[in-house]
Amino acid sequence: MASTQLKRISKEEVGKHNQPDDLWIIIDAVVYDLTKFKAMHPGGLSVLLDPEIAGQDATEAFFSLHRYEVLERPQYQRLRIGQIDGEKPSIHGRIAGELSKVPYAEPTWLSDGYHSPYFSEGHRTFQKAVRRFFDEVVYHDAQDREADGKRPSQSVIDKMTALNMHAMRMGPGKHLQGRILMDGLVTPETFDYFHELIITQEFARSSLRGYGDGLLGGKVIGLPPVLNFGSEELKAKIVPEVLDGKKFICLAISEAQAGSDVMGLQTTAVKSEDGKEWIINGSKKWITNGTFADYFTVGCKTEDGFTVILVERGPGVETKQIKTSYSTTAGTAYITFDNARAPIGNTLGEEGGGIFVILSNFNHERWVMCCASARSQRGIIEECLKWTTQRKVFGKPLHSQAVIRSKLAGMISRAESKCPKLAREHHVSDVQYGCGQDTARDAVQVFGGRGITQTGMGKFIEHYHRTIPFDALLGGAEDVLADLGVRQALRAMPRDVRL
Ligand code: HEM
Repeated sequence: MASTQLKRISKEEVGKHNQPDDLWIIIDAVVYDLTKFKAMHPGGLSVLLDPEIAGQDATEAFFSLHRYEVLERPQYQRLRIGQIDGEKPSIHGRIAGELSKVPYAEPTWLSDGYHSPYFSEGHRTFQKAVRRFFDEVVYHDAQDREADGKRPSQSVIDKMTALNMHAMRMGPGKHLQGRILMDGLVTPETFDYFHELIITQEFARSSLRGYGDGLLGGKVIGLPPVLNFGSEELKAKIVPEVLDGKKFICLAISEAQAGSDVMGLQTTAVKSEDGKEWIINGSKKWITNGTFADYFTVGCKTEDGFTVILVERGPGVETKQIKTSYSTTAGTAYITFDNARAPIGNTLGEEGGGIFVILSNFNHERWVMCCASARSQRGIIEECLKWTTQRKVFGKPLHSQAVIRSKLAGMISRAESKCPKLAREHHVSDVQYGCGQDTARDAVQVFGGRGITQTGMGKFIEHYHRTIPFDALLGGAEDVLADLGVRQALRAMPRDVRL
């Protein structure tokens, strides 16, 4: 906190202002005049008039009840009237662009004393720039939009476009050609999956679940079928406007009666009499970004089986908001197609070959989800380590309790055992999500009532706990995929082995 301009005041002087009509306190060497504020204090008046608080150094009491960000709010900065003579503020919250010094808060490759052969100096420079961008541009919009439920601000989308972030979020590939990435920090030819991992993980760290999906999560899963299976003509029209944040696309597969069993979809597409258009009828449910999408990558039942078709918003396409357990920022939609039309040229892949399009698309989606899931767990560990250090129980930090340390150990071991493997092998493991759910449950226990409260100290824990089940559903339910893994392993069992 910048404090050089503040008047110097002695502790003795502060001590004289300890009455309701003249109330000062000290937090981290800064003197606050709470005389007028006390009646508006969300925590009430009496706590401020306590003889150990009024006119005293209330630093420890303050940080066991408030996040640092409370002090950063402009309305509370105005309460500062001075600084203790001979002392300096030493406590800080999140510093934009900086790595956290809290153990396990950062991926191993970014932690002091570790070296990874997989990340180069170029990746480190890139990470620094991406973090600064997310801290400065995305973090506050994420908080505000989660609160008001509106779409991510177009100004954030435009700033991401300027760095070609939307294009980079699609991973390496031809779509990057001719684009200047992150102000030239990496070339389209050298951009690799570790760069993409960095973006996904910084995104997960700075953002919130609904907002993260709202900030063009639909494009991350809806555009690959166009990139990989669309005609050159279709790509030339769609890809630039989507990657430049001017038009929005979503993936419309799941239906009220079909989820992981994609072959059970009931939306139909039949050809018009002249054979030039698809006519689409049916509905889709839980479609991320659907409420504001201009394009829909739609899974349809066709004469030959299952076909994926790009549909543009127009007559016969209606979208409405679904209320989910995260914010409406994600634009999660129920979509109806009522004789909606799309040119035959909008077919993605072969007619009847839709399952191949969808299955190949899942790979990138699950890779992104794993990167994000692993990173979010570290964010929760950081919250828990900070909380258990600053929260005092029975006169000692919360982490002096062995049961609490045991929960921390579980969270840390889950994050540590999965992340390096993920980064090393691009290993797509649905176990990630199970780990996240265990960590969410432990974190709530550590935070107590605050872990289920949407504001204040535990707000990120509450949010994580409320939204983590999504990770086990998206991209195919984790139970279905885990079972697939076991069945594949069983198929590979040698016939001649015995115990
Ligand atoms: C500059 C001084 C202070 C400011 C600006 C301030 C502001 C706030 C705010 C904004 C909240 C709502 C917390 C949230 O939901 O995010 C709050 C809650 C609270 N504050 Fe303060 N506060 C100050 C000092 C103090 C002090 C010195 C105490 C003394 C112990 C205190 C005790 C509390 C309590 C008990 C709550 C309720 C916490 C809860 O619901 O968990 N506050 N305060």
